Amino acid sequence: MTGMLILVRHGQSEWNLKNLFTGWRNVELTEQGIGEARATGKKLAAAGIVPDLFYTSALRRAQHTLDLILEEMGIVNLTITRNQALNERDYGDLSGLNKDDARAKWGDEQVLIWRRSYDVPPPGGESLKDTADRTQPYFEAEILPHLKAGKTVLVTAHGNSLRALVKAIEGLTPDEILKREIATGEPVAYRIGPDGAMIEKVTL
Ligand SMILES: O=C(O)[C@@H](CO)OP(=O)(O)O
Repeated sequence: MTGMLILVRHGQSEWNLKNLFTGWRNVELTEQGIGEARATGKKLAAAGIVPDLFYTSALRRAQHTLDLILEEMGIVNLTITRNQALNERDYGDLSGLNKDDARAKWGDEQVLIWRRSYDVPPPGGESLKDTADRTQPYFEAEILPHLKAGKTVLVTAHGNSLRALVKAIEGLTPDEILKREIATGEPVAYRIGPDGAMIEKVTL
């Protein structure tokens, strides 16, 4: 019996649309984001997936995405675990700033370092490594034991908190994970063996 992990990034948010650094700010999904989340729910239902456990972050856009997926899947009787360990990478002082304005102010190279280096944090915020340092231990303690026991687990979270998980599951280097873009509402699924190792990536 193998476990199955399904990771879903929240649908497009108001600040994804406005091109603002978001991080831990609580912003809502756009109409497009709501549609993306519903489409994910339909896709999971069509694939015959029936999750046993549900995890999300402490941020509204990931929680709302999960609610919409569940609505489309017709799942009503469940327990949802919310934990801020799954929150987006904290963008610190950049939160709420426009990404183009930030490039005009600090230069393309500096902004790219803040956005896509592994261990250089933006001012007052977290690097991807800092994010992984809270996300991976949470995953190993709270989610992985269920996967080892053969359960199906659905997680809705964020671009960078999911990058941290994908890095651990696929055993990627910092360079490899930084090149990986996780699209809004696009499920990423894995089969996990009883030893906790990935058996295969599943296309849904
Ligand atoms: O603004 C954010 O919080 C993240 C995710 O949308 O942006 P980035 O693409 O810079 O990681």
